[in-house]
Amino acid sequence: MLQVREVSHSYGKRNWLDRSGARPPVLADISLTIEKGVCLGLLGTSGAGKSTLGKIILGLEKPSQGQVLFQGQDIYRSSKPVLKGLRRDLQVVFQDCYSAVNPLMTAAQIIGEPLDNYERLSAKEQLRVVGQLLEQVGLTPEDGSKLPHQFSGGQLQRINIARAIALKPKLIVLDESISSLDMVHQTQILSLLAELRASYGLSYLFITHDIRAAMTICDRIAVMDQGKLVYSGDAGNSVMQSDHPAVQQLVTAILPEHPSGRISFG
Ligand SMILES: Nc1ncnc2c1ncn2[C@@H]1O[C@H](COP(=O)(O)OP(=O)(O)OP(=O)(O)O)[C@@H](O)[C@H]1O
Repeated sequence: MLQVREVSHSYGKRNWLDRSGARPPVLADISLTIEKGVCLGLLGTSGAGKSTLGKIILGLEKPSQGQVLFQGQDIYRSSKPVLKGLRRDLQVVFQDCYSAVNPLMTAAQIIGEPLDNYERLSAKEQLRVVGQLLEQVGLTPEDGSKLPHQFSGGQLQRINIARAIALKPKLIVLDESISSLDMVHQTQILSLLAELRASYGLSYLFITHDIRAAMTICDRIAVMDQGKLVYSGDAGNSVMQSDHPAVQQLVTAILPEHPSGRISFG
């Protein structure tokens, strides 16, 4: 479904006054694949290049080199109508649930935006579809009339998720989507994401620095370090046993100091 082929990237100069010369690459020769229905966890410490790769996959940042194929089409070389179709099937949920929404729009308007752009539903039909989406993410149709500031962070992230699934996409990029939530909301959103994936046959690219969250939801794990892919494999105990320092750093970050409290995944 998604193939990233030998992608390398350097950010350009900030502006014409910037004399810092060529910027160092932030991604170097990254190749990865996400199959239908699979959740791939993309991990790495801060600055590893995860979000840059996410933006490239979403069509928001053209890579300096390499290709991104989504449903067999090169997203940086497709015609506008093809691209519009691909965008429908490729959605995103960002970390900051508040900045991802217009504070003056109701929840129903936020969730209805992609439907306005892609489907011409009658007002009555749209109301029904939005009500269903709200229920699917654990809210009520009545919540549709509320504004973003009337929701908790966890509830607002559910609205962002409802917007992302409104068009029944094939792949959702979840860029640190649970990181700003407390543990209780993180757990709830992870189980919501798992349920939605099962009912829609979705694929996820789950970008995170939290290996524990990734092990909960992902089938496969890829770890980046300084712009390079340094580990790729099934989500299971083998990743915990990898001796690559970047993987070890992620594992150590979740281990309690006392060995008796240590957890195992499998
Ligand atoms: N728009 C930009 N212009 C210039 N450099 C950028 C830009 N965005 C990111 N970078 C740089 O690219 C590198 C990778 O950043 P990126 O945000 O992709 O990493 P990350 O792994 O997602 O980090 P984090 O977990 O902190 O979000 C960093 O050195 C960052 O400073």
